[in-house]
Amino acid sequence: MQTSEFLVSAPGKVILHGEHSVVHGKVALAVSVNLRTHLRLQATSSGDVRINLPNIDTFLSWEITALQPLLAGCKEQDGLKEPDADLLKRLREFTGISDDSTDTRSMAVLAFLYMYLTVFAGSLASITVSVWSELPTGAGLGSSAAYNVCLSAALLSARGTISSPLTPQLESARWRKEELELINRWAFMGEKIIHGNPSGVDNAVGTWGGFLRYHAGNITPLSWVPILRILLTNTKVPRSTKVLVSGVKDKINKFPSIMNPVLESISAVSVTCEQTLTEMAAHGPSADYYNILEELIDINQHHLNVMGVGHSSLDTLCRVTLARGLHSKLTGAGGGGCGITLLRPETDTSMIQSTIEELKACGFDCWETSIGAPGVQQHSSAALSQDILKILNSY
Ligand SMILES: Nc1ncnc2c1ncn2[C@@H]1O[C@H](COP(=O)(O)OP(=O)(O)OP(=O)(O)O)[C@@H](O)[C@H]1O
Ligand SMILES: C[C@@](O)(CCO)CC(=O)[O-]
Ligand SMILES: [Mg+2]
Repeated sequence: MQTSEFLVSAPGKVILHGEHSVVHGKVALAVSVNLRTHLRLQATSSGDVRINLPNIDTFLSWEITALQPLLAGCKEQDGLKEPDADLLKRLREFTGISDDSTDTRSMAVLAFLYMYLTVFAGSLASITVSVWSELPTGAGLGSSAAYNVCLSAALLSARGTISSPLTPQLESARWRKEELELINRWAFMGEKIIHGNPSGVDNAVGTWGGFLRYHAGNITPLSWVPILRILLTNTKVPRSTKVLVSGVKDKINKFPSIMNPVLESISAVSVTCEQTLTEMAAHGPSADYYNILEELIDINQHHLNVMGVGHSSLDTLCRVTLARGLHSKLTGAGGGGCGITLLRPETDTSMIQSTIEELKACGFDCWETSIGAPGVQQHSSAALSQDILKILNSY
């Protein structure tokens, strides 16, 4: 390893429209948010691999000599299509993590060990990885994808598979397009381990940043969209994306003739939203356009309830905001977690403040977010705040 320390970060995301239906090949619109996951990788000489995950109170280490035998008989990664089932099985046995586990710590450890072993397969290196995130864990803002994108970028750079784009003159830097594609593909592997059946939209936003249209693996950046103001509410109701995604699949299998038209309709909502945003960018963001965006939010929220991924806490969010003329929907996998509320340009500050207060009184966290943050980056320590450095350096 040429460099002894790597600092990287990746953003979380909100899905405007298309969660769940995107898993079944439909269109989704998603945008990065200004909350990031930060990772520090250090080369060490301890002969151990160590992971520190303070958000989930997990601090573990393994001797390299104990990990090495897990790689016996491993094939070359088959074009990074599917995780190696044999290696995963051995890893589950080694860590004592069962097949049906959705436990936060188990999933984070499994994704880390899998990515570490496959990236460093030829020569396992002694490293310490510390991750700390500003994103709520498991709340619909793409915390798993930001985690996987950071792991992928740092491990691939440390291994020398991709470059280390930071030069002494820069505080932050991004990789070349082909390298970002590789980061995204490895992060998708991590998502497969955590989610079971991810669409790839979340890791695409974590890698590329900005506003994206995602359709069956095709990523189209939308650079011309108008600036939208969004209120984010975390209901703090815990949920697992893996469980919710598999519940939707069961429903589609049980009632295909009922559920497939719902998926089609959600796709049409995404397409209509994209058209509306294009027209807003060209003609100015008039009230008529906002009325359309609000109706699309309401339609999609009803569809998501039909798919079984609503929650009474999200109903409360919709009711409280609608009483003030504001429209909300869940974002991400639903079942609790976060919702978004569209703010109109004329929505006045005191009304936003009173909405936030009322949502907080319901036990929720609520704040106005800024969207369109950059994708994965490598940083010098000068680029990071003292608070973040203190956390990452304390292990
Ligand atoms: N900061 C973190 N440290 C360690 N593990 C994390 C961290 N953030 C996320 N994870 C892993 O990701 C899992 C959460 O992923 P999950 O997909 O269920 O939620 P999400 O990504 O926040 O929401 P969504 O997928 O709906 O956007 C956690 O259980 C944990 O394994
Ligand atoms: C629910 C889902 O559509 C979005 C989770 O943020 C799952 C996925 O796309 O992988
Ligand atoms: Mg996730």
